[in-house]
Amino acid sequence: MKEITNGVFYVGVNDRHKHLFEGLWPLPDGVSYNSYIINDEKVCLVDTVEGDFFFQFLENIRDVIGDKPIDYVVINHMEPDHSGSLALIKKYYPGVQVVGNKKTFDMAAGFYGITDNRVEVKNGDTLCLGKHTLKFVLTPMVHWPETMVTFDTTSNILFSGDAFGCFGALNGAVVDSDMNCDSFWLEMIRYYSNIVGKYGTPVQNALKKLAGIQLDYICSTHGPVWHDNIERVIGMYDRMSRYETEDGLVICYGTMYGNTEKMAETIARAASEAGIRNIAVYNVSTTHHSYILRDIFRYRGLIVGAPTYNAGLYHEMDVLLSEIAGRDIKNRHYIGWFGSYAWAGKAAGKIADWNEHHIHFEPVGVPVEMKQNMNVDVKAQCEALGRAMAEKILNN
Ligand SMILES: Cc1cc2nc3c(=O)[nH]c(=O)nc-3n(C[C@H](O)[C@H](O)[C@H](O)COP(=O)(O)O)c2cc1C
Repeated sequence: MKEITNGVFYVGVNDRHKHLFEGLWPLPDGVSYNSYIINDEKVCLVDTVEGDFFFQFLENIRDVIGDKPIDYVVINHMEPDHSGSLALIKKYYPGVQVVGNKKTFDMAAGFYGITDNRVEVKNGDTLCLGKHTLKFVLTPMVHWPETMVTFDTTSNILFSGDAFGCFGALNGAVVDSDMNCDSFWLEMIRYYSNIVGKYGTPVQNALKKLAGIQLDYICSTHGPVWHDNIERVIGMYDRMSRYETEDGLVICYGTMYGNTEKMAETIARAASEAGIRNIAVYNVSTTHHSYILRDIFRYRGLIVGAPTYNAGLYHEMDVLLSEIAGRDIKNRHYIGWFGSYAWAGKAAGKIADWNEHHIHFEPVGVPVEMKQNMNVDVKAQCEALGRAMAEKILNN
């Protein structure tokens, strides 16, 4: 097993079987469930892995500690992809003490019936393992109420739970210094925007608690261990949790027969000619909304459009708009919209309602409504919308 540093080992597993994380988010490159063991006078496991992978996990643990018992298992986060092996760990290591906070134990009792051998910690409490001393920092709502992080004050390692994690299985190497990390950056944004994205303020609070602490390693529960890129990943989390954006535009549309799509293409061309370099155009029916949300977190401008469908909005666009609304995105974001219809247009008005009541982005340009097919007037209106958005993005 890979030693990260100073008696701290990686004992996590890769999942290249699951198609959808949480039943929602595609995993084209798999995902890792990271767990770590500190092999000190007292042996301490930090987080576990999803239950399906328990026997691989047990082998990884035995590779490091042989027949030694585990004294403690720290549970930073109760989501079952990390706590799912807890009950089995207790069975195989009956003397193990579970370390968590009050809210951890409420969930451990409910999910797994665990009520004994518990060490309850509060914010700032420490636990000495011999050479290593652990300090616990509570980070509620990053992204569940019981979440905490554990800091190894001896080796300057932050066991960060889901924070700083990303999709993508580990391809051999564990620590970023031993791999090409290029494939992980966009996946970190997709992970953050879809799973943690609603909780910008708690993430900011957590970052404040960690400010000033010397970190040599960040060991999260998904993706690489960060060593060379610590500044970069903290900077990414800081910017994402402030909902900071770059110059760029997401145009997404629904279409059945291609007419609404022509509007999207026209808007994109006009925005490009007006100087926007980052433009991502998506058909909501063929690109999973997790990728579209990722780019909405990155780019300042958003233009959405869809056909009228049974006197309402084309369903796939409704899904995307509800996902955007559910992320409570603050800070500068601009929105424009367009709709199509054959006899009585409703789509554009429905998008306007979503924005007014739930999304709250700043409207830009004049919404375009198209009856049946593109004509000279509609083309000019689409171009005007693309240009108006481009000007807004470039001047703000
Ligand atoms: C099942 C279905 C329901 C529709 N419902 C409406 C409607 O309620 N009102 C309307 O004006 N047009 C309705 N339309 C027509 C479409 O909104 C219109 O044809 C539009 O141009 C389709 O855009 P597209 O070519 O991008 O798919 C409906 C079309 C379909 C296939």
